[in-house]
Amino acid sequence: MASAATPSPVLKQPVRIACVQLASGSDKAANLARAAEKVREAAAGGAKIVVLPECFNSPYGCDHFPHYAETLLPSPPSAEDSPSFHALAAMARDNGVYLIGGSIPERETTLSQEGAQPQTRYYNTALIFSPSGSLLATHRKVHLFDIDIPGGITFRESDVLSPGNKLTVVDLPEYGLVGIAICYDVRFPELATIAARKGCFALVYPGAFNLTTGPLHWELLGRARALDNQCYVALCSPARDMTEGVYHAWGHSLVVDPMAKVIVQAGEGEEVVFADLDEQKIESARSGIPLRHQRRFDVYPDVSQAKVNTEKA
Ligand SMILES: NC(=O)CCC(=O)C(=O)O
Repeated sequence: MASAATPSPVLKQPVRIACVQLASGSDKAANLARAAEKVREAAAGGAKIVVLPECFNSPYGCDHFPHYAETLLPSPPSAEDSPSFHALAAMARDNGVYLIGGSIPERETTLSQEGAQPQTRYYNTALIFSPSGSLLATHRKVHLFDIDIPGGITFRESDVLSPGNKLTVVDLPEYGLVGIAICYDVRFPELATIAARKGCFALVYPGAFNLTTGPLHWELLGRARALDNQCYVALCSPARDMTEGVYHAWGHSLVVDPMAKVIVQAGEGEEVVFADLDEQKIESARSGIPLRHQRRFDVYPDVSQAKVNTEKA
């Protein structure tokens, strides 16, 4: 029985996770069909948690978001309003896996005041499904990707998208808690630290880094979040396609262990990568380097104790 000296496990039993580094293009129906094929392959390889990339159902770009956006509310949305919602639910159910369904552009239309013009907002939204195909959670990207690196890349998601305003921690009952965020969110350690201190065994980020920042920061950020929090981290990218569009994804989907060692890393093309996660790895990282008992909340505040918004989006 767990005592103060024996912390209760954050990962209840070993589990295999797969990141599907998907090649998607401009045909949404083809992207959904390809994702279904690859989720099947991941499940056949023994994965019980499967991750898809950011914006897996569309090309990634501000010009594309409104065109590919789907309405998710009211829940469950109709197949016409959100083919991706229904396709993801079926992928999870048909394969009996937890599906962290990358992200899709989401459209939300609201009437702010009686008689006012409807207002449409777009979000970059992850949908997480249970093995029975029910929606467990949604995460709207909190930190929008607005950067300007001369000679490198300029991108302004905020020209089109609105930010989400909550932290997302999902309970997978057989395994434990997982923190979900999207791509640029990985640069903000607070989000990760709060999720980890709420008891997550893994932090999962569907992402789509680019050819300027990818080589410098992608693996570094994955390893940094694992190192800070002594838990598993998974980053899942689209495959790189130099023939389509103007945004070329870095690829290199990876899973990092709680000692910040890369367990597996994809190349640039379409690929499914697998990693086996277990509690022992988390516990040995935490007992060997006992950060959890060494924090100095008399010197700095405990961000995980601050009022955190975990309400449904
Ligand atoms: N889709 C994104 O949020 C890209 C983030 C990125 O490339 C970065 O450097 O950060």
